[in-house]
Amino acid sequence: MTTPHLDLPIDETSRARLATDGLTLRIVDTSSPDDFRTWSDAVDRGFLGSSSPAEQTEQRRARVQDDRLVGVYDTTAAQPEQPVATTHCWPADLSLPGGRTRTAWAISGVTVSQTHRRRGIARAMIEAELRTAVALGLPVAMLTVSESTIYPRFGFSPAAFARDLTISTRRVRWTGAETSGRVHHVTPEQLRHVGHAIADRTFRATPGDVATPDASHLWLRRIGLGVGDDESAKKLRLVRFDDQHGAPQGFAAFHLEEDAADVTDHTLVVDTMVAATPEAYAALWRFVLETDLVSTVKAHLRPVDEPLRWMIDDFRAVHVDERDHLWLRILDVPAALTARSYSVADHIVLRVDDPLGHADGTFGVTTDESGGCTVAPNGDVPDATMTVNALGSLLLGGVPARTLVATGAVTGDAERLDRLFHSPVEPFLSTWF
Ligand SMILES: CC(=O)SCCNC(=O)CCNC(=O)[C@H](O)C(C)(C)COP(=O)(O)OP(=O)(O)OC[C@H]1O[C@@H](n2cnc3c(N)ncnc32)[C@H](O)[C@@H]1OP(=O)(O)O
Repeated sequence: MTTPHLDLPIDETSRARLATDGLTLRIVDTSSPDDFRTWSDAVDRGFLGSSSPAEQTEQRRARVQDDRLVGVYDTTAAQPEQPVATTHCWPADLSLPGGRTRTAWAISGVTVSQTHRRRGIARAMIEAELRTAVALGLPVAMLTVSESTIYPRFGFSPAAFARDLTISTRRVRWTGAETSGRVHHVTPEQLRHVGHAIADRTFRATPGDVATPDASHLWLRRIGLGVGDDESAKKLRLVRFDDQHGAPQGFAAFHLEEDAADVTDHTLVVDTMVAATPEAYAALWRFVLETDLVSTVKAHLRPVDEPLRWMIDDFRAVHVDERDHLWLRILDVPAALTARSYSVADHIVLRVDDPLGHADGTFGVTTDESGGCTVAPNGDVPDATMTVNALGSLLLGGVPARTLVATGAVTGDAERLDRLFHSPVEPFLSTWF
């Protein structure tokens, strides 16, 4: 495996900027247990968690060996070995419309200690990560956010959304398709590779998803094998759906919460459900909805185009809570736009405004009948003008151009832009990172 992202030196602009405040920006040495532990403790503290036991921290260290961890250090602090700010980044494949993928820069673990907030440290780190992604030739940076107010100023914008569902199961009767396969209870180890292969199929079929290798923390925690997840893993139940030929086509991970006053009022919480076929989808949903002693099913992180409500007899038995989920930041317009495929042939001149400069310019975008696209700098009068944020929201086809025109982030022919950026599959990111 080549690791240019590990070999690339720390961003010099932000290093120099933070040095003027007596702070040191540097890459964390993940081969050093101590360097990793202090960084990991700072992340836990930044997200208001508690420090992990040493053994768990060591297990976690093994899982981030290929990631780029950065810390900001203050030698004048009472604990100078502990970073006052952190980031955690890695290159990850992002799925795009047309079944294509492109490596993007995943940014996570952004924390600044309460003692050092609101003096520009996060700005220095995030701008450093954007320049790092550019230096690595990655056209897009991506993240999921703790607060939706932080990242627009850096050019990020929501590109895929997610829903939490709450379903009153006593109100619903299954009206969806009958299925002919079987649901099996399985162990995490039984799902480790088989489940990953199913998730990989849905990853390729769904724009906006991020690849999680089968040894990665992001994958393992979905099936109860995350470091430090022992208590929640004990409660986790895993089921796999096999079709009538015995081929695994889907799986779900869920847990049950008891109502002490009434044993018939359990809540079943679906932590993960992945279905590679419509039959697996129907079978897994029916399985959880018809669980005895359960009156409520909650499901986290579900796609916005979930067909479930059309498979039960009471549309209003499903309460939907929707929020932004995947945020994108375009860094290289030609590389980002040519990474996906298109449904219509067109030639359009786009003006992109990027205060940080990475994506700024005017581009001729030509799409053809086969879904291909070429993009080149162009001096013509633009047909459409947009912020770099708006282009990030359009890339996966998950945000209508007419919405962005209404906000003023885009000017131009909304219908034409919608035809161009439309994705036949609604974008969806199946994990947090
Ligand atoms: C991808 C992820 O990891 S998401 C997780 C983000 N981290 C967290 O939520 C953990 C708790 N919060 C923190 O650690 C810090 O408060 C951070 C990282 C959000 C901000 O760190 P700071 O160093 O204080 O931010 P910094 O001083 O660089 O501020 C940069 C800009 O963001 C703004 N900003 C900072 N925090 C917030 C916030 N919570 N909400 C809205 N705006 C914010 C600042 O006003 C500033 O704006 P400006 O430069 O346009 O005037």
